[in-house]
Amino acid sequence: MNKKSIRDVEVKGKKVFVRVDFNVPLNENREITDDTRIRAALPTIQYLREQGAKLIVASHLGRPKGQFNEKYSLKPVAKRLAELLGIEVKMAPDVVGPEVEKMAGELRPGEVLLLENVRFYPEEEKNDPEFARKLARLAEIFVNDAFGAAHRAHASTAGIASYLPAVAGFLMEKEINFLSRALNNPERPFVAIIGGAKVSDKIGVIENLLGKVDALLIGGGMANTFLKAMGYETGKSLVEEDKVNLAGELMNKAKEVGVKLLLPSDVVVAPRIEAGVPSKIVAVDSIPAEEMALDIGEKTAKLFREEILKAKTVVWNGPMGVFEVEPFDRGTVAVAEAVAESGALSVVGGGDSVAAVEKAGVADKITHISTGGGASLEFLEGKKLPGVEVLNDK
Ligand SMILES: Nc1ncnc2c1ncn2[C@@H]1O[C@H](COP(=O)(O)OP(=O)(O)OP(=O)(O)O)[C@@H](O)[C@H]1O
Ligand SMILES: O=C(O)[C@H](O)COP(=O)(O)O
Ligand SMILES: [Mg+2]
Repeated sequence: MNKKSIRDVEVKGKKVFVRVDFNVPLNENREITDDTRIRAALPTIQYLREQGAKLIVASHLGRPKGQFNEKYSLKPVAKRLAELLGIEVKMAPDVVGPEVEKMAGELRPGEVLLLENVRFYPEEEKNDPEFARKLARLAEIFVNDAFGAAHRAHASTAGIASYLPAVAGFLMEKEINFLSRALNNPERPFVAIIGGAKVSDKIGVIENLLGKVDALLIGGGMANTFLKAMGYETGKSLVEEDKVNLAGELMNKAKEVGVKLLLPSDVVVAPRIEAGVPSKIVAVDSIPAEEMALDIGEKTAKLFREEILKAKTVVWNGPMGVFEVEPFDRGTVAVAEAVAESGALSVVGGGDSVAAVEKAGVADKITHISTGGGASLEFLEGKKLPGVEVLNDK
């Protein structure tokens, strides 16, 4: 990477603003169900502490839509970070403002202050320059270690770099180095698996992926929009209505360029997302009007498995179903097991996807667990990531 890293700057005694991606999955009791993203940032945090920096750590969590909301507070993350570091982590009550500036000013070398969720302010996602300046006022150096959010041009991932020396953290470096090596010249067959819930965010990625992969397997919430485009009834399933046409075009394009596009032939349906709720497997032409498709069915899982076992390179983002709630985890677990057994070079990325491979117990069989979901997909597409572009060149 031709960008400066934390090794290239003197941080001793300085206040350092470290943007991380601590957007971890939480359960309904706001307990962290997978702390991969927190652990992944520890090398940067520990290095900066050892070098005598004062750390102001910032992240988003979920999508609170620019409002304070306790449900999206980073407090549970502060607690886990403190446990992992074995030190006290001070929790700021806010993101910017006099009180936070005071807390930052009182930090001693090696101490860590975690700011509240940067997305409690609408200015964050708007990349508002005034807000970025307020963030910058807290520190003397900006370190971006939030690879998972590097595809976002927000105030704390990009804007702030206009006001401070800006360098990459170790995780950012490691992700970029690995993904460029693995995906520049992939061994074939190259199979991508896309699922999850961020349909409008990620459906556009598919177009570019069609130029890179040999086969594309689509499951999870993403699949429903395609099923709708094929003319099937999707009941109460998660469907992105204004992307249905695009889904149709993508299917045509896949045919034109000769990429195998596999969609579910059967799905698991249930009336609501609730553990133990009665569910059944139906063919995709028989989704009941009052129910939701919440997982790929057994036949689909088997078909996907066969395709995955042929692959030499696999990239996966987005679970095949609502894997957090049983029994809707089966399709995701089956795919995770197939990826693990394939022996292919495998990259699994995304907050929930990584939680899913951990849950399936196959994480140690994945070549690279990436902290980025959307970010790794955009990187794979060849797009420039704003959170990397803004960093100072070497
Ligand atoms: N059929 C479905 N209907 C509704 N939600 C689904 C369905 N399939 C999967 N999901 C949900 O998708 C969510 C994960 O999708 P998401 O796109 O956030 O993946 P990710 O791996 O976390 O990537 P990123 O890091 O980009 O967020 C999970 O919470 C899961 O319950
Ligand atoms: O989970 C992710 O992919 C990152 O944390 C980015 O979150 P976002 O899609 O809400 O910007
Ligand atoms: Mg997610």
